[in-house]
Amino acid sequence: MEAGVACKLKYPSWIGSETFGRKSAGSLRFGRIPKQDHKVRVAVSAHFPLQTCSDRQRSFSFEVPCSSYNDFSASTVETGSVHAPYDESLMLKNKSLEVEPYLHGHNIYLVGLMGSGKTTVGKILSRVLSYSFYDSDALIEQEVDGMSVAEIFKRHGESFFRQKETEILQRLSSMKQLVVSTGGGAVVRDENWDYMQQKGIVVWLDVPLEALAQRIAAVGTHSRPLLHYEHGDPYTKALKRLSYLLEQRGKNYAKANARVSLEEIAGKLGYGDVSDLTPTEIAIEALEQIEVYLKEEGGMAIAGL
Ligand SMILES: Nc1ncnc2c1ncn2[C@@H]1O[C@H](COP(=O)(O)OP(=O)(O)O)[C@@H](O)[C@H]1O
Ligand SMILES: O=C(O)C1=C[C@@H](OP(=O)(O)O)[C@@H](O)[C@H](O)C1
Repeated sequence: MEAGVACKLKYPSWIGSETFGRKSAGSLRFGRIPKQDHKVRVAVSAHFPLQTCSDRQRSFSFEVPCSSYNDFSASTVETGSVHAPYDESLMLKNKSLEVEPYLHGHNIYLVGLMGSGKTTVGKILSRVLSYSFYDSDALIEQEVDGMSVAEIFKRHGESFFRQKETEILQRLSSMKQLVVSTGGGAVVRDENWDYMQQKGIVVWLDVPLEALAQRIAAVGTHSRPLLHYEHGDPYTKALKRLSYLLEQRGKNYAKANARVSLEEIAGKLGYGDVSDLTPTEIAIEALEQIEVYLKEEGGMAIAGL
């Protein structure tokens, strides 16, 4: 007796319709293995090239629910797990090669609250793009005789620090091919935006407050003077102050040309927690968002067209 078999492949949401729809990214092959014991087996093989599939999935599993008709009752289907070869450094390199020609040497400025990873992710981006890396806080420290940011705040006050920050951004804006990690408060002054966007792209690292507070608590609050006003353990201090700062600065961060949301990346990759994301995965997403910006509104301006 012949049985017709209807199979539906369920794949995780991160593959998305792009992979299976418009872009011809991967292939699925269905094969019917001759029936044994009144069962029809369907073999499914999947092949997704690394660059076009989810890009950076460590592994994925798929389910193949099959239903049969005629005389057969619905059969079970195996759920398998495919461990795809995964090399995040290669993904990063490939993405940087794609984006680099559209950048025309423009600087990349990373903005975001304290601890959002501007320095960590910035160094990765600068290495892969062969751009120079600058940390604006470190440049201010150098300029003020090696005094730490915390000491500068204590001895000279915040407005002195902000003025130095603006001067540094002004100087960097005349250079090319830089990745700059800005201080968390750099977005507040309008003139800083003028310098950053003069020949640059501003990228906001949007990290949930709880994750930020965890990161800061792990290293302590001593180097971040704005957290010294709060009371409690380092996590509580950081969470309270960062919530306040986000309320004050949220609109400024949102002016960035590209936003990298850790919650969105984690969702795309099927991770339960943003702390599972590696800095390289975040850097890849930053390049993706820069690419979207450059291919849409920003590209023409940057190319000088
Ligand atoms: N993706 C990440 N996952 C976990 N910890 C991170 C991540 N990115 C940065 N960190 C850690 O968080 C802290 C702050 O990172 P940093 O890059 O200095 O942030 P920022 O320059 O925005 O203040 C550092 O201790 C760093 O190691
Ligand atoms: O948010 C802020 O106003 C600040 C953030 C700090 O930089 P990071 O974001 O690198 O910690 C540093 O510039 C200074 O402590 C003030």
